[in-house]
Amino acid sequence: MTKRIVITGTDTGIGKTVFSAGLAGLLNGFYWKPVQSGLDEETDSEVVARLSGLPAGRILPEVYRLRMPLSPHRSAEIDGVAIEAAKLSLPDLPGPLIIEGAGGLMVPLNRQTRFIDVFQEWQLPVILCARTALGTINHTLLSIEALRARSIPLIGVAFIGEEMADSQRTIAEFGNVAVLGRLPHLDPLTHETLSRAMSDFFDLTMIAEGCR
Ligand SMILES: Nc1ncnc2c1ncn2[C@@H]1O[C@H](COP(=O)(O)OP(=O)(O)OP(=O)(O)O)[C@@H](O)[C@H]1O
Ligand SMILES: C[C@H](N)[C@H](N)CCCCCC(=O)O
Ligand SMILES: [Mg+2]
Repeated sequence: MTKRIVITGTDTGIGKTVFSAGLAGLLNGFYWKPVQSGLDEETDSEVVARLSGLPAGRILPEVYRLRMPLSPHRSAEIDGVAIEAAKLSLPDLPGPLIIEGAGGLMVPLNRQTRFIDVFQEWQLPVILCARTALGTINHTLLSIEALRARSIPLIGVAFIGEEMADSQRTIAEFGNVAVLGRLPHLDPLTHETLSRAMSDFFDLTMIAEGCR
């Protein structure tokens, strides 16, 4: 069966797409952003196509493409679309699939369903992306608690940003969670710098074991 990994985060704009591009590239896999809100800027799928080094066919089409860069439930309402969780059915593919949510776990798809409800239904292993900057201890521990309360398998935390040794340690200890690595701020951010940083700073074996 296809290995599928859900990439979620403690918030929007913390680097899930950049991490997903790096991981999908490293695994030579596929990428899927089922719900994209915001179409005026480069979409997450376009970013992954640019940064992952994967051929275009490895980026699956979104199920919902919503115009406004808002929470999907609101963006859908503005577009006059009803997001149906049942339409987000998992594709079967001949390689690992990286699935990115939008924002954090409690982000609504409609007035009844949030991303975390869909993840609970899927029961796929999750990687939680978390910033290293101040504020992360609270956001990350809350997200871990929410995942565990729903028995959603958590592979571990992927930190993004400059090293904050004590925050990272505190999350690992209080969260009783594996730390998969830390992606530093990359300048320039290119396919080359990203794939190098992913191999240097992440332990693929740990990720592979977590999604067995
Ligand atoms: N490691 C990094 N080095 C440099 N820039 C980064 C890095 N990670 C993220 N960024 C930048 O930070 C911004 C937000 O990152 P990204 O789009 O990956 O966030 P996201 O968590 O996927 O957000 P969303 O909830 O909208 O999907 C982007 O401009 C991205 O290029
Ligand atoms: C538009 C943005 N870039 C994301 N795709 C959606 C983020 C939703 C966040 C909702 C919230 O937590 O308030
Ligand atoms: Mg993203």
